[in-house]
Amino acid sequence: MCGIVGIVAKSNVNQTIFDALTVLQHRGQDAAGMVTCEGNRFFLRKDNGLVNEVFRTRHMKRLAGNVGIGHVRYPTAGSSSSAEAQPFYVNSPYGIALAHNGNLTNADDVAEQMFRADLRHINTTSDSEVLLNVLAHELQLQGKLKPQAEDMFAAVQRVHERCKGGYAAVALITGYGMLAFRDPHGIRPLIYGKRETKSGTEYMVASESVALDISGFERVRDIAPGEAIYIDMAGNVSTQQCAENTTLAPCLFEYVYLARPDSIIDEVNVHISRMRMGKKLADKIRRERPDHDIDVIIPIPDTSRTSAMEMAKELGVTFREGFIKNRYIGRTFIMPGQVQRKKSVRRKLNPIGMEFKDKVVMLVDDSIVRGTTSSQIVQMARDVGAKKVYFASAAPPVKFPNVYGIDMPAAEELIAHGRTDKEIGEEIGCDWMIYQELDDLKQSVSEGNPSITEFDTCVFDGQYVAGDIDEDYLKRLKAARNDSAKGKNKKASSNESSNLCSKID
Ligand SMILES: O=P(O)(O)OC[C@H]1O[C@H](OP(=O)(O)OP(=O)(O)O)[C@H](O)[C@@H]1O
Ligand SMILES: NC(=O)CC[C@H](N)C(=O)O
Ligand SMILES: [Mg+2]
Repeated sequence: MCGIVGIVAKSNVNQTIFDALTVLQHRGQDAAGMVTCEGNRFFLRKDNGLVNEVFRTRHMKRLAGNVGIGHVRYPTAGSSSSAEAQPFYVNSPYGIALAHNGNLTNADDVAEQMFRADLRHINTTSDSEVLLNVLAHELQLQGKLKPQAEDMFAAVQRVHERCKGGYAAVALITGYGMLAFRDPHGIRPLIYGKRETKSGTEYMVASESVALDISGFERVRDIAPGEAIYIDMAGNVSTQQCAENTTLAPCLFEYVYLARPDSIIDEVNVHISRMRMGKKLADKIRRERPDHDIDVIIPIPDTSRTSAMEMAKELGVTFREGFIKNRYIGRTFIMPGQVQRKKSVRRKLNPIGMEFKDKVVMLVDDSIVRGTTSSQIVQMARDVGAKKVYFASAAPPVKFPNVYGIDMPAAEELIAHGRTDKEIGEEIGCDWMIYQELDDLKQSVSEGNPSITEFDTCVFDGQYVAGDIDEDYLKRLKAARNDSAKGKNKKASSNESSNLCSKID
């Protein structure tokens, strides 16, 4: 769940891309990058780090041009080295840079085909470099010196035929324009908007609407599954459906955790969907324990706040902030290694003792994945004197790997895998464990847009919407990306000459 943005404007775009990336930072904290285009020249800056660490004044000054794309990375393939930061670049045809959110599930096979049949070299282990090369190869086959919108769309159609998995991508074609597209199931989000200026209309595509909001772009609409949008350098917009048999099946976990609450994704207001999650969880508590003895409901900041507040309101129980979050520590779930994640929870959250002392507390989190947060939080609540500690999750148990752009590669690393709700409660050490029902979660979202009838629910039920996953794939994914394998990848790739194509350092 990286964050992507692309802008075709009438004046320099570097600052607007920077601003957009800062509000998409919650989608990736590992690396950031930007490519701008002026005339026939690309300017690139990318590296590991947060947005404000990667782009210093000297870089910003050199990122010239009215057109550009940006990326914040949370790795789901390859390594987390700076060589795999995005955007990626190929010089032929035209010069193309691409930023990608999602994960290709057939990247290895496509990379092999690229090498054998298309005679293209993939220099990293990133699936995004594969995606870029497929697009480049298919554009090359169109054989045009001056490609038009229809050539872009024909190439995207081939991308859909060759690539499997989840992907929302934005590409910059030197001297010609910006192309963005979304996979045929619309698993990862992509939206576009426009802004009127004295010099004409400017366009932005982004992972989340919040990126449009903060720079004064008005939301036009989401890019449909399988659809592509092409905006040329002069600002002419064309869109086309480039895939057959498309279905809108957005990732349910975007609404649970990934997205910012102030975003609207596929016409669903994320904040309101989280309020509905809280309400439905309260209904379940009332059904299971009508005479519950909860004294206080306490959220685990940040993401669960919305649903916890609504749950408390619905149950008529006091809501209190009992954990103070250190605002200088990022999201723990998207940190790359378990050791770092574990350490960060304690540094990030500290309890206010009086809110717990001698009380029956119901702690609420949006989701429990590895159980890193919940186990430590329950202990903290006990340490400061809670009489009983209950735990509610606004999402159902996360039991299966994700293959479409969330780094949950190994079922065994998930605390709910192979355990009943009661056993999970015992594992995290709480007195009562209560989970949202999957149907209630789906409804919490689809009530915001009844035309969504399908979701990517793979982490909850092991159903992979793109129909592309078998046991063998999951076995290989686990071997390549479990926690200990990741440490080895990082070491190996830090020996590569990194940032091969960075033109700015
Ligand atoms: O079971 P785990 O493996 O610990 O993962 C789940 C936790 O991680 C996330 O919080 P995170 O700190 O990433 O972000 P937040 O501040 O947005 O809640 C999520 O909100 C849960 O609290
Ligand atoms: N989280 C994502 O969207 C990751 C994009 C891509 N698979 C990468 O690892 O860079
Ligand atoms: Mg959290």
